[in-house]
Amino acid sequence: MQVETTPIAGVLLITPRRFFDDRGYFVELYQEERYRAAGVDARFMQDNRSLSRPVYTVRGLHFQRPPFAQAKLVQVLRGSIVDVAVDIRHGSPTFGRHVAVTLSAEAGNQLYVPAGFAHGFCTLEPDTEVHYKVSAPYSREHDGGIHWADPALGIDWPAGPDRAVVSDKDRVLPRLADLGPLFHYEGGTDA
Ligand SMILES: Cc1cn([C@H]2C[C@H](O)[C@@H](COP(=O)(O)OP(=O)(O)O[C@H]3O[C@@H](C)C(=O)[C@@H](O)[C@H]3O)O2)c(=O)[nH]c1=O
Repeated sequence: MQVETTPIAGVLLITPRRFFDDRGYFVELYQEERYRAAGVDARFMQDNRSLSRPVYTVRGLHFQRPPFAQAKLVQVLRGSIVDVAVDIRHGSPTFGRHVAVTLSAEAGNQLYVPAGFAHGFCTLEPDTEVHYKVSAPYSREHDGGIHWADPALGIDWPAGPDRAVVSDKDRVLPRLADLGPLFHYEGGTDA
């Protein structure tokens, strides 16, 4: 598999190896030992899948507060997205900065987002399906988020506010500056 670092330490772009033959291909989407060696140091305990019917659906930017903080391994099963991870670890040298990458079913690439990041995506095609592994179970009480269009983040989303399709919950999320210090940087990634 191919593992690329990004401008934010700990956030990784991974392309697992596909074995092609006359039938199509086979690919391992996760393999604990190999992924751990590559820097995916989370223990995953839940798998999620979402379908977004309209193009330019924006989901995010989401996180869960400790002790239910989640690292995520994100990939696309159908269609394509711009996937975004924002560093919200106070004291981090990259606090407030983000990584944005295009993930697609065709490329089969994955983004590893450690705990301490807000995560979201914008779909680039109708009927896009996203799959992600998470390192802590869902907890509604620990669910939090940042408004996707918070200008302080400077994210170049493919869709502006006129075209983005956003949930009622996400439409009223606060800005990063209005959040308290939820995560503290400890010199590495804290999955
Ligand atoms: C995330 C999640 C939601 N749900 C339920 C709660 C709600 O009734 C329904 C839809 O939830 P949401 O609107 O929060 O779904 P969604 O907006 O797709 O939330 C997801 O967005 C992406 C960007 C992430 O990074 C994920 O961690 C998650 O926050 O599904 C679960 O039961 N388990 C889960 O793990």
